[in-house]
Amino acid sequence: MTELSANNPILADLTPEQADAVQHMEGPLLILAGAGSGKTRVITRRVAHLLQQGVKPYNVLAITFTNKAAQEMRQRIDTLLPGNRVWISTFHSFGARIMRQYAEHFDLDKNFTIYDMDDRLKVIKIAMDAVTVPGVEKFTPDRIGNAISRAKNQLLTPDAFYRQENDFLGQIASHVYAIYQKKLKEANAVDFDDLLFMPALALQTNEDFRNTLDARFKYILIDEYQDTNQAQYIMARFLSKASQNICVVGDPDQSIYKWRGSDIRNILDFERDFPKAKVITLDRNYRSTKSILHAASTLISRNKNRKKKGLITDNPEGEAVKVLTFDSGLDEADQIARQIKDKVASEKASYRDFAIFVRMNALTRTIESAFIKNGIPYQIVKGLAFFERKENKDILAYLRLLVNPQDNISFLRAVNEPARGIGKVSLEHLSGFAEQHQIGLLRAAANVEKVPNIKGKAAKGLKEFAQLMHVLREHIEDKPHEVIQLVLEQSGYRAMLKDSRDPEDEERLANVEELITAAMQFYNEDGERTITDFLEQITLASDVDGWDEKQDHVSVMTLHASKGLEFPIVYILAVEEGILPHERSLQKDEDIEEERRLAYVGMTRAMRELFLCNSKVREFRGQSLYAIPSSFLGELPEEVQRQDLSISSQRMASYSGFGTKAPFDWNKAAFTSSSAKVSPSPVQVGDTLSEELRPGTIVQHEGYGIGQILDVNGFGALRKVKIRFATQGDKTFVADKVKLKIVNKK
Ligand SMILES: Nc1ncnc2c1ncn2[C@@H]1O[C@H](COP(=O)(O)OP(=O)(O)OP(=O)(O)O)[C@@H](O)[C@H]1O
Ligand SMILES: [Mg+2]
Repeated sequence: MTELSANNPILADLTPEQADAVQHMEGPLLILAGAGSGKTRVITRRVAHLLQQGVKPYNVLAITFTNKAAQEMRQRIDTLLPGNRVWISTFHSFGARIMRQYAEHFDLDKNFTIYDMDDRLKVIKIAMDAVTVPGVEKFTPDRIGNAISRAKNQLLTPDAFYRQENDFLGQIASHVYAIYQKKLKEANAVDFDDLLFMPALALQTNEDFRNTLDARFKYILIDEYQDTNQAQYIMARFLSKASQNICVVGDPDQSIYKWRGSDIRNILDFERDFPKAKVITLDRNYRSTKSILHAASTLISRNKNRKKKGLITDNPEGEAVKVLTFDSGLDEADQIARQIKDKVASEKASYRDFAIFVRMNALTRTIESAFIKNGIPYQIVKGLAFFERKENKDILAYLRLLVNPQDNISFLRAVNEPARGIGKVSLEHLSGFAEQHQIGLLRAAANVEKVPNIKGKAAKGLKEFAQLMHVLREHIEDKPHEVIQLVLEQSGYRAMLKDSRDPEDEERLANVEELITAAMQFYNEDGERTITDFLEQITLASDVDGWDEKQDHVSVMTLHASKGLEFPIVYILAVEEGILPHERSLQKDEDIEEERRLAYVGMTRAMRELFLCNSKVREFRGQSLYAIPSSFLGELPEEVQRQDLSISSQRMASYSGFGTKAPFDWNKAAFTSSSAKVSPSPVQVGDTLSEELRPGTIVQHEGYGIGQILDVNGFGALRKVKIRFATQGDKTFVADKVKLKIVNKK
């Protein structure tokens, strides 16, 4: 450490490599480093250091993966250098902000609405109804929507998509895409993908626009760069085209969003894109014990398609990583809850030290019940469910329509809540009129007397609604919570809930009142925030943004949401074949590798203790199934302790479903309970040769799905193989005839 760093908090507690990265000023910089090596710390300090060196806050842009991470980084920088307002945001929030600021470049009104996944689906359906190409009915709106989303991520306009795509779905989707964009435009709305797609395309093709942003953003810093998609990549490249001051940090072993379009090549090709790039690697982990780090590193080393890198730690050896096996998911939840309770009772830990990770959200239910039963405070970190409630969505629709009177989707939601006697047919007439005159539905409603075929109650209702919105619009600059208060009052929404005799409406009323509180808190954090900011924050929130780390509770979340975080004690549930790795991934090596990275991300969140759990029977999706331990558990190092906490075979035999059959020999399964038998070859998927059929091998059958070989006997044409399938029980096949794919060799 230099003289300077001793006195400078920005350079304090950094290794020489980290300090080097922090102090690097001009030119491209790539920090390629493993989990917990201080990448995020380096980015944070680097921003502070740039400011300390006299770079104007206005010229710096730092990109994080979640809003939560942005907020945290902002706070850290504020502690180091109080009062600096640097632009720190996710790619999506960044896109939204520049699109509002430079709305003229995007042919949008700056009050545009950001449509969420629900709204998007509604517009897709409208577009599918309007399109005239034959065959559109063969696809679900979801599939068409995904195809359009992929096109946007690759920066393809409807025309370009049409020219490039030659499969049937692509052709159909390209037609829907064109109409979908037109509908969005009419509503002055964009979808999530547009927040990346539009700025990226503008940066790439519009020299003027690029020059404007060039002059503004002189230093770009991006965390979690391994999970950028094509549109984000183009944004990053073109934003730094002139200055070349781009600093990206990431860990290719933690790339877990391929399914959402992320491309690991973006980080691997950085040196090709920026030949003058300085590359710094950080090889010391500051987060985890040696045991945890070794277990995680051993697992990830099974990935073939990766750059090898060593990661060491000076932290103590710590407790051994444990693989815990339970009888059932219920037992798993119960025993974990009790372990947590005991540790807290003996003052070895607080609730906030614990995190539970799952591969999919559906797996949280059982642990939730166990926590409730045991009186353990917890939070399921999953989106902002509060804002997803019907009543809150209704009120938010009013707000959206106030901000953007062209927002037809919000109009349709708000217009009959509370009921104003406006039927479906009247709305169809209104839509026809709006279309014909190229105006929004709200404007059409204001002119309802000119619309043929709408009479009586419906006409009156529409007129009144239009007038209400007109009056409310005068308050649009008011504080967000005051506007909500007015909407509730004047729309009759509050009265509707108050007068109702339905007991659920009482709760709904409490929820909309709580919405006022949420808006007030939001405003109080920064007195300049508007209704638009409030709506945007809600729409762009990711799962982890709703997480309140200040509370003393156990955090429960998906492995995907755990990215970037750290906890003293981590439990990963249901580490079972078909769950982690996910059954969808088993066909392709590259998909299994992504699942292994996901497991790696989860494991490397743990600081002191790590538990990988599996159960013999898993109650999941309405069924009780035999569960097969994940092949990943067989890939862990010897020192990992395996504890079978199930009440062994006698009790197993009495389990319904097991009947009188001999209990499953778990010692023949993917690993034994006493020692870790690493499978001789890494996970492989391929066609079976009959001599590869051995007890313990995990296979996939076309009709029956995933299973594990129990027994092989006989010779030649009489050779038989008995397989226990996760969903279908035991089956016996003639070895020569059955078509199997090997998932994991024994
Ligand atoms: N030089 C250091 N001295 C002490 N602690 C450090 C040092 N560098 C980082 N840390 C601590 O190590 C932990 C991991 O750091 P950080 O989150 O920045 O790592 P990361 O590389 O971003 O991890 P991930 O890959 O999970 O995103 C944090 O608690 C951080 O404060
Ligand atoms: Mg990080």
